[in-house]
Amino acid sequence: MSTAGPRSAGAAQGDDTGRLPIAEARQTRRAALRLIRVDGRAFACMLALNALAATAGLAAPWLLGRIIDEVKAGASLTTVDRLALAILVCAVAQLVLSRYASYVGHRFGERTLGRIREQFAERALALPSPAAERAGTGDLTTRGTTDVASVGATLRDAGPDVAIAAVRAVFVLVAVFVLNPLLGACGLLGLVGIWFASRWYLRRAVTAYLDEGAANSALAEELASTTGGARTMQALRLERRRIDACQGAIEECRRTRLRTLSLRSVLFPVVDVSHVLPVTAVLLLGGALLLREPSAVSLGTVVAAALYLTQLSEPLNTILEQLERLQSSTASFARVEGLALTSRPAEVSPVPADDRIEVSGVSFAYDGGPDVLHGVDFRVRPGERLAIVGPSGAGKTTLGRLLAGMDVPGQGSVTVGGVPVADLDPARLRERVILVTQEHHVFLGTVRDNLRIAAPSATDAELRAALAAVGADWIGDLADGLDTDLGHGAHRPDGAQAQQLALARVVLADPHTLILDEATALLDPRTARHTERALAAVLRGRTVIAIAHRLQTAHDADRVAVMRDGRLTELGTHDELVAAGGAYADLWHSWHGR
Ligand SMILES: Nc1ncnc2c1ncn2[C@@H]1O[C@H](COP(=O)(O)OP(=O)(O)OP(=O)(O)O)[C@@H](O)[C@H]1O
Repeated sequence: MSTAGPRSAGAAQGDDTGRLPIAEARQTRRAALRLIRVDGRAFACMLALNALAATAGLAAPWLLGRIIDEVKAGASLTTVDRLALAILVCAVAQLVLSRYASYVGHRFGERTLGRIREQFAERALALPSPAAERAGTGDLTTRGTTDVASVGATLRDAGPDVAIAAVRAVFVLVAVFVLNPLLGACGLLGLVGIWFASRWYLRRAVTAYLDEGAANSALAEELASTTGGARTMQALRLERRRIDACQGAIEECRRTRLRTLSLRSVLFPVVDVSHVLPVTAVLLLGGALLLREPSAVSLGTVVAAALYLTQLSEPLNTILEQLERLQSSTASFARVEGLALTSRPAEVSPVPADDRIEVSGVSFAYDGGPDVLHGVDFRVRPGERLAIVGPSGAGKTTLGRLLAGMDVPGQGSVTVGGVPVADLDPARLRERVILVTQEHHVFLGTVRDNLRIAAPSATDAELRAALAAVGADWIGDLADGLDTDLGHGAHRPDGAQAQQLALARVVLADPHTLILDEATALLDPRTARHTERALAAVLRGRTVIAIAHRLQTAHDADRVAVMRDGRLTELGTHDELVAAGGAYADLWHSWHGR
């Protein structure tokens, strides 16, 4: 596919609206070349077949010119028949070769589209969570559906068609030059109009199509949040505001579409007129030459040159008609490739020296707001169990996100084995640190599918052991056991069961550090204690940082960190803190009713 077309510098960095970045022209071009190189043989085969088809297509006008000259010279009927038969053979050869070329091209397109889809899924999953949260689902969904589909259509149809047409156009032009350089130059001059119109269009089209894509994403985002939060809107009587926001997004979509339409409405009429010009120019020049200097050119040559240039209109039309699609899918491809700019390349990911976690002078603010963490300092020894307690809004969850590498501190550092956690690539990070929150997604599929996400090669016995470790005894009551369909299937897990599945995944992933953010909050107190005890047994020898409201969790921990207003105010064992008589001691005594 075409990768032409610039994009304003800085697009790759995303923008401050939080939208995902868009690849620049150079990056898009490199990505397209990489995809071609992966399936280079099929691509080369498609080009070679096209070249052969174009060569076969060149024979007819030349042979027709020969027939005219032979008839003028008084040749026999047999000679004319032979030349006519040659035209037929070449036409059939061209048909067969170009059919095969487009078959090879379409297969290349399908395979490449498959690769783009796989890459997109991998990149979307590896997206750093702050980027995914800021971008919202609308942008990501539009890129994964509309944009990938647009690239797919180009690869399947427009790409191979344009490749065939481009090869044919070049061969036809070369053929006119070989026939007669003067007529060739004249024909080429006739194409100047198309060249200028295309350049004018190309300069504007990528930006216009990128704007259209962004407007589509924004509309999808507005519609998704309007339908998702419909009840809340109704309850708060905010419908009018949502309707206005949607209308604004629709208006922006309309404006960007009108812009691309106006570009097309200039390009196409210019092109239609420009097609006639080279043929007319060659006929006029050829006619003048025949009248004034008959030795310079034969009638057959002029006819053949005019026929060649008539042939040119078909491939040029194909190229120009598809230009719009190429531009729009180039913009789509730049948006799809933009995802690559958000993920860190695995090869530069450093390896932690050990499992020690160190938080040094950490301050953090959400999106340019005020600091919600101020100079937090502590170390967690491997195998230690640390509980973080504090009132609502103290910064416990924020600290948990920094420890899990989901956000990067504004100042200071959070390291594991000397390496900033946010610098670890997602796979390595998962081996080291996992954050378990109250949000648990149950994936469509069986219990086994849901668990193997964490450990693809785990045996059934290992899966059952992990479920037992988190107290998920209900699995034993399911008729199909690990084969039970979850979601739309036979069993719909409730909140507590979804949480146990998530915890079983953690057991299987086997990270050295686990950050529990109210991980057992949805379970009833008896089940919660059971699960916590089971987890403690499974995670013995591992580091556990538990963000908890329940003081029992703090009591069971090796040390307790007390947070208040974004600061670490106390740190020590339960007994030390109770003895110190500070905020923790007050909490503990009030919990015990003393
Ligand atoms: N996504 C966000 N954007 C902006 N501010 C945020 C965001 N998340 C949290 N905050 C703010 O950061 C501060 C710390 O919040 P945080 O959720 O970390 O506290 P917490 O101790 O975990 O509270 P809770 O126990 O209620 O979950 C609060 O002032 C909160 O309003």
